[in-house]
Amino acid sequence: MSDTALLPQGTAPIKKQYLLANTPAPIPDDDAAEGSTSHFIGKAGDANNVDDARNESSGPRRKKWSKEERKNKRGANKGRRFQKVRDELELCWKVAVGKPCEFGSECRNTHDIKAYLAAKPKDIRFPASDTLSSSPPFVNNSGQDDPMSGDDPASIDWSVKCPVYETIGECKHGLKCRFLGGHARKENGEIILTADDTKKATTAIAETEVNFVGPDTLKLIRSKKFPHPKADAYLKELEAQNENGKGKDSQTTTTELVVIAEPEPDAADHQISAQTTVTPAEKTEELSQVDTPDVPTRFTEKKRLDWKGKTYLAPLTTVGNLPFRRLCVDYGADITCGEMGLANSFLQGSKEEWSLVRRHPSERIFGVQLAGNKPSLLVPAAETIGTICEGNLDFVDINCGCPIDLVYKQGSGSALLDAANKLGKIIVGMNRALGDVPVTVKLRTGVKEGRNTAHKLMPRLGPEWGAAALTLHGRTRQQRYTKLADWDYIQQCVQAAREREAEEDLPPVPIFGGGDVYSSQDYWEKLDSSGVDGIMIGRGALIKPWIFTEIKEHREWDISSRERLDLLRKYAEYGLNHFGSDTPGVNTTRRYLCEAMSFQYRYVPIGLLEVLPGRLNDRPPPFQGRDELETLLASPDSRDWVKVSELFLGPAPESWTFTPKHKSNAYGAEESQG
Ligand SMILES: Cc1cc2nc3c(=O)[nH]c(=O)nc-3n(C[C@H](O)[C@H](O)[C@H](O)COP(=O)(O)O)c2cc1C
Repeated sequence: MSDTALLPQGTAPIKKQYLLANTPAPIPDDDAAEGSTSHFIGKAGDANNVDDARNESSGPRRKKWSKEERKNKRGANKGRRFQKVRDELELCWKVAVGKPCEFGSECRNTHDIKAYLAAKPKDIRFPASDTLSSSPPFVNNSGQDDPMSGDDPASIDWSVKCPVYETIGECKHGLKCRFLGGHARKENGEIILTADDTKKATTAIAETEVNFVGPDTLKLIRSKKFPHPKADAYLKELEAQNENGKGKDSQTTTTELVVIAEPEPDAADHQISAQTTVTPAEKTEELSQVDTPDVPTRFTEKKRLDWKGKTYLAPLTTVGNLPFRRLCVDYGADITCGEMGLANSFLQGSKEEWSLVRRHPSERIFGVQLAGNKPSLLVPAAETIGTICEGNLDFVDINCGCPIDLVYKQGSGSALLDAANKLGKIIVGMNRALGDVPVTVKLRTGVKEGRNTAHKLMPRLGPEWGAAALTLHGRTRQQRYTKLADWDYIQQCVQAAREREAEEDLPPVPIFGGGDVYSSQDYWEKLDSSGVDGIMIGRGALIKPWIFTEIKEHREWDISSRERLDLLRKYAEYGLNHFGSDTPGVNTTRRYLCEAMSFQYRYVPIGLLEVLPGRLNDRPPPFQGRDELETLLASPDSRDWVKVSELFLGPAPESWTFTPKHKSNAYGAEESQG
């Protein structure tokens, strides 16, 4: 009998030679990197509470937690605060890029370049892939010593390369860039910024993020002046129908009115608006809150989603940010979806919410996910997103799975599973508002444990309301991550949806399942046995972003520690390109890199396992890796994650703190997620 056979069930079967027998597991110290004044930012009930991370740029706001709020934060680390790290001396950004500043001497930031560069910390060396190694110090930077070191100003290292400049041929942070030596030269005592025009021209399309929402647009949205005529017309239609006395008992079945792929004349909307008197906003609100009867469905010409055989990276709040999605695309993810955004916050013009629609051009099939509790929020939010992101949006997903109390109690997320008629109106309205952009739905199996309901809801979503794709996470809201996803039930739901489509002679919509998939073998077995068109991958991708390669190549990849370090290097590079290469950008990148490592350290290298494939929920006993780097990358200590970040991003400033989103020692502490 092997040693591991004696270990309790659910223990990862690590080969004897790697086990640190009788050595207690290191106690994860998630507070190590946290400053003494950590407090949660954001108001209770505030939409942005869902992801405090997005408030990074806001000032600290202290608040007392009610008992209920404390419960809601269970499993997550309380007291997370991420303040923007700034330069000691702030240089005016216009001066930083060589432009005149209209405020002149009145500008609140310095224009004294010499003083700024004298106070600035030394440039950071971003390591090239071929300088990484699996033994300490893990990056070999020798031979790159700055020939002019000691030169004036001492902060510039002329031998560094700026990861942003190297990608796009220019760096918009100019003198503020922490890799300044990569795009500057000294001429007659002056620092001159350089640009690579050829690179700029060749990378313009492949590297420029899209769906950037500027301050003028946000202002329009905030002042309620951004038009959403289709949503307005639809909401009036709902209201008129309600006034016509159709109550809950006189529901209109919509099936006979379904016309798939028949273009809806725009005139119809105008007609409706002309005929109906203006509705007071309050009234619409009131109407849309009740689970009112169905309205006739008229589908616009929609793009059909051909997702069969494609890999799908799940939407992941905070950790599923744009640099992470890019990384997963590199490893083979075909479909990506932004982090859950709240319809309400979109309509309030929240900068943080609108940052969630950003897309990198490498994301081939990209969607935005919305959460909300009524048509009067979700439909105008969808139309606004559709208008702003026109041409750069492949689908909009409705979140019907988020379990957190703050969302659920407002009737959003998984609460919509129990409000079928309202959900129907939301889907129909969003479909109209979005024109040819398809609407998809992500759901859980039900709300209460032991009371699955998705098999009743799923057959209605496509045929009755026009959902273009469905993803089913095989757990109830109550179940969360404590038990395995129910793949037998996923199969039942697929069958129920397919039967309805067959009865009505409708083409099948893509159905994706999700839950616990962690290896290529598991992926293909579950795909075959459940009948889904594909599987959405969440934690599997967070712990091992290369899972998409494994799936596509039908193999389990014993990835080396050096390759994993290179993956983190790539993530840092993408982070700097997205968040910026100035001091705040570097430290935001560092923060998200640590956030990513708070999942990636959980990977147990498969070369260390006695039995393959590895399983997501298996807990490893303390082990050592095959080399020092492998051991380091398995460390649950957040101070080690910061150390790894320093290989790419230089020393973390003293003022910089980090507390992971989830308690790192709490496997299955993802309860507070969707
Ligand atoms: C950290 C984290 C963040 C998540 N954020 C979201 C989200 O924003 N929207 C959503 O629909 N689901 C979210 N989920 C749920 C996942 O999309 C997925 O459905 C779930 O993790 C089950 O898949 P898995 O077992 O492969 O992880 C999140 C899950 C985790 C662990």
